[in-house]
This record gives sequence, C-alpha cells and structure tokens, in this order.
Amino acid sequence: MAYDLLNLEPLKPVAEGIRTAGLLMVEIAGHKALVVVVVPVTCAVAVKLSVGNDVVVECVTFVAVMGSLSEVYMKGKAMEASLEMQMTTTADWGTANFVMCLALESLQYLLWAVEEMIEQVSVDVVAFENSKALKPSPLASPAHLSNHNKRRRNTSPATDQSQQEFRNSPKTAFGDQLISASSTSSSPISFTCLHKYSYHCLSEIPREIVVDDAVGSGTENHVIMDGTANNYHGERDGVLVGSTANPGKLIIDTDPGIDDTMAILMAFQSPELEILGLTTIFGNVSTEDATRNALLLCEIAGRPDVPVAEGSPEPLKGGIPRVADFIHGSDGLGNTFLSPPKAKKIDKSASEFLVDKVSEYPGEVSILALGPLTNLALAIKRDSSFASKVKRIVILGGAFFALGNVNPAAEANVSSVFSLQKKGDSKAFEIYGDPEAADLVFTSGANITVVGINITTQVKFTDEDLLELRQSKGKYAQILSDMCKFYRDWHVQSDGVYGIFLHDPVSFVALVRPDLFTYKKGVVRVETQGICVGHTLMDQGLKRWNTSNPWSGYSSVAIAWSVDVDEVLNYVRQLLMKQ
Ligand SMILES: O=c1[nH]cnc2c1ncn2[C@@H]1O[C@H](CO)[C@@H](O)[C@H]1O
Repeated sequence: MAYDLLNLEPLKPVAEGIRTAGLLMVEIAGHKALVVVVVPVTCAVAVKLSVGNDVVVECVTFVAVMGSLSEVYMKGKAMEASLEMQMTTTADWGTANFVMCLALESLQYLLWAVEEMIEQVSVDVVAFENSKALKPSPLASPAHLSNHNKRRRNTSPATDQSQQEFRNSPKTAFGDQLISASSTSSSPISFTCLHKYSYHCLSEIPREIVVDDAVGSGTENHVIMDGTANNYHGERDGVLVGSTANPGKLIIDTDPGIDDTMAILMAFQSPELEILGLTTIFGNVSTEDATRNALLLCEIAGRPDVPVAEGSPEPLKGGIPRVADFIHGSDGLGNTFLSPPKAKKIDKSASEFLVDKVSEYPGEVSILALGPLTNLALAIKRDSSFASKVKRIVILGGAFFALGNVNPAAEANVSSVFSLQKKGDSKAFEIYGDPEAADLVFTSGANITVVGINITTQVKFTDEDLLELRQSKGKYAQILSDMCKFYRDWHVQSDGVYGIFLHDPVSFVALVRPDLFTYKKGVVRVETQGICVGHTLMDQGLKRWNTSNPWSGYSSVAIAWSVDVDEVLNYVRQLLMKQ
C-alpha cells in the first residue's frame, strides 16, 4: 500500500499567524476525500462531515465536535462520506500541537462514527510525518483503535464509555511518529485514513493529491477535495473535469418551452434513461400550460404512461409569473397550436411527486431542472432529507461571471422582475423566475451541477443547423423545426443571433455527458433583493475571508465552467436527428 501524499512545500503564509497544516485522506467504499487541516489565527476547530450529500456534522468548536457525534450515529447507513476539518489557533507551538492532536483525535471519533454507519469497514491510520513536536496520543495506538472499534460496535452511541474516556484522558507523553491501526473487520469495503502533519505554511488549500490506489488498481488517482471524486475524474488548472455518467432514473422539472421540448425529446430518445416523470413549473409558460405541454410531449414521444405532476403556479414569495410568450409563443411551443393531450396530470403535486420518488429510490434519482426552482425548493421544504436522497440535480439557471438574459444581473430561471405595482393592483407583479427558491436549492447540500447561460449561449444551432434538422429524418425533426421558427426569429431580434441558443439541450447533455464540461466548485448564493435580484454569485474559494459572509458555511455546488462546444453540438444533433 503506497501512498504519495501531496508534497507540502514550504510556501508563503496566507495570513499572519498561519503555522500548521495537515492533510487527511479518507477513502470510503471507493470514494476518496481530502481533508485539510490548517492552523491559522484563533483557537477553534471547525469540522464538516458529509455523508453522501448530507452534511451530518458541521461545528466550530472542539467541544461541539464531540457533542455532535450522537447526531452522526442517528443518521444510519451511508455509502460515502467526506470530512473537512479546519483548526485555528493563535497559541504557541506547544499548545497548537496539543490542540491539533486533540482535534485529530476527535476526527478519529468522527471516522469511527462513519465506520459505524457504513458497517464492516476497516480503518487504517498511517503516518505522522515531520512530527518533531506533534506526536500521536496513546489513544491512537493500534491496540486502542482496535479495542475501540470492537467496543464501538456494541455500545450505544449516546452513552459510549470510550468517548468519556477520551475526554478525560491525558494528551501528553506521545509515542512514536507512526501510528497505524486497523479494525477487526474483514469486510471488503475499505476505509483508509491518512494523517500527515506538516509544519509548512500553505499558500492555498491543495486541491488535489495523487494516490497510488490502496485498493489495488495501482493506477494514479486524482482526488478532488471534499469528496466529489464520484462526479469528477480529475482536475486541470484548478478546474474539475467531469466523468461520464449514467443518470438512470430521471425526473425532468420543466416549463416547456421550445428548448425544454428539445431537451425532453432528447431524453425520450435516450433508452438508457428511465424517465420517472415530468414535473411542471411556470417560466416560459404558465404552470397550467406547462402541464398541458408536458402531457403533449409525452404523447408525441409515444409515452403517455409517463406521469406528469403539476407544480406551483407561483414563486415561493407569491406573485403572478410573467410568461415568456414573446420567446416561445402564446402556447409555449412556437405557436404551433397542437391539439390538446388526452392524458391527464396525476393527482400529486410536483413537490409531492419529487419527494415520493427520491424516497422510493434514495440515491438513484437524478433531476434535470429546466425552469424556475420553486418545485425543488418546495420538495426540500417538504422533506428535510430530500437533498441527501436525490442522486444529482442538474440545473439550467444563472449567469456566472456573465450578463443575465432578463437584465444585466439575472438569468430568467432565477430572476425576478421588479413589480410595477404590488400583487392585487391593476398591474401585475411581474416575475420571471424564483430567486428565493434558487437560493434555497443552491444552498441545500444536494449534489448539484449548475449550467448557466454563460455556458449555454456558447452552444448554438445556426440557421444552417436548423435547416439540416428540418431536412433530416429525425423522429421529431419536423415538429421541432416548426417550433424553432418562432424561437429563432426572437433570437435575431433580441440577440442578433441567426439561430438559437440551446439552453435546455446543453443542460441535458451536462446530465448524461458531464465529461464534455469542466466545473468549478463553490458556494453559490442568489441575490433576492435590490436591483441585482436573481444575480447568481459563486465564491470560488480563492481567498480565505477574514470574516464570515453570506457564503460562509454553505455546501458547494459545481458550476459548469467550460464546455466542449463541438462535442456537445454533435451530441445534440445526433439525438435530435435520431430516427
Ligand atoms: O431573454 C430571455 N428572457 C426570458 N427567458 C429567456 C430569455 N432567453 C432565454 N430564455 C428562456 O429562459 C431559459 C434560459 O434562461 C430558457 O428556457 C430560455 O428559453
């Protein structure tokens, strides 16, 4: 088992007083996560433990770390976890070491807690390095770990004796540099934990380590910080590279809409997907019209059996949505005025349907969200475990470091247009998207990929492409070409584009071919007040902020950062022209 942890070079301190950094690598059931431990300025410990997408422990003091363990136990089994720990101290070296040991031992408890949830895992703690002043405590000795693991399996978490023992134990007289331990388990699931201490200062938190795979492939693995290695297969120049995906079960939350129609028909042309249902939302059309169009599209695709659940008619804060009939026509389908569908919507609301399906298949259902995020926000409000149960949410929304499309600040799905007068007055409260809902969803902790219009406007069908589509033998080529006429004319008028932007189709491709994009991870917040309502802003993590701010403490999402335009276009062409 060879580990090649990132070499911590002596770099410039990021801030006055930063002295110590440490790395911890955990691998659980094949998923790897890098934990970075830094010791900057005041004396506190922050730990974040995520299991799947559920943050189960997030606390800022050492005492709280210990106190939070019982929470972990209650969450039950999980397949993946990640830990992030940050410790801060202004103390002298001796005290810093002492606190660091204490903190890492508390982390060990967290690892045990994870172990408890996963069952039958083995724990390896390997290698303290450069530990001239910092030594492992006797509590971390192999014998102790082993005994502890045995005990742990048989004790009730809340009354666990060894926690008490740990709290009361002396933290001096540390032993050898190297500690290593493994549990008594003979399970094939491996859980590997590496501690590395270094007294070098870090100029930035490292984002990647290279590991000779412990489990046996021997191949190089690029490990992405904070446990996202399952979605991304590596990193290039600080940007995550997507890996291929098979979304399997899928729900499309949609406001069809011409580009929605394209994405939906692409999904129906993808036999590897199991479309569990469509949920509808206002946006390009009213929610009622979105439901009619969704039912119609299922029929057109020969799938009238696919359930359509109607969503909220208005954003979280209320108001009458302003529909984009000037883009999609009064029927939402380019004024093609198709005959109404025969099938009926199901009785459940969209949020009920979403909650029911992710609860029925926890960890298996992906959601493609093509409209305002009200239904998803309602699902999160309805079921606090929704975010952790959903496999992945791919969202078309926002404009990242780019102009919006309803105004300079905001993209349509997350935006809100100022009310001329309040609801109930003669002039309607004009709203496009749902910024409150978007903010709630982005910060929910779910496994989220956001595709903003900074990406989607790079991928266009030109007039030539549209002609090629019309002349193709694609199963839905004619109907789509008819719809696209209206959509295209609007693009000429609005953007000077002789063609169309493929907003929703590109987002669909991000779901099924994430490898055609790169991503940046960070906390995204949505402005809900003022002239920049609907503005989406990601903290890229390039700076350690001196004080907490509205981005602090929230889970990261991945935003699409770059796109392989030619390959995405090829993929869209292939599916839209498929017979
Ligand atoms: O200028 C616009 N105003 C309102 N909605 C738009 C505009 N451009 C595109 N869309 C619609 O909103 C989503 C992407 O933002 C897409 O569904 C697109 O059809």
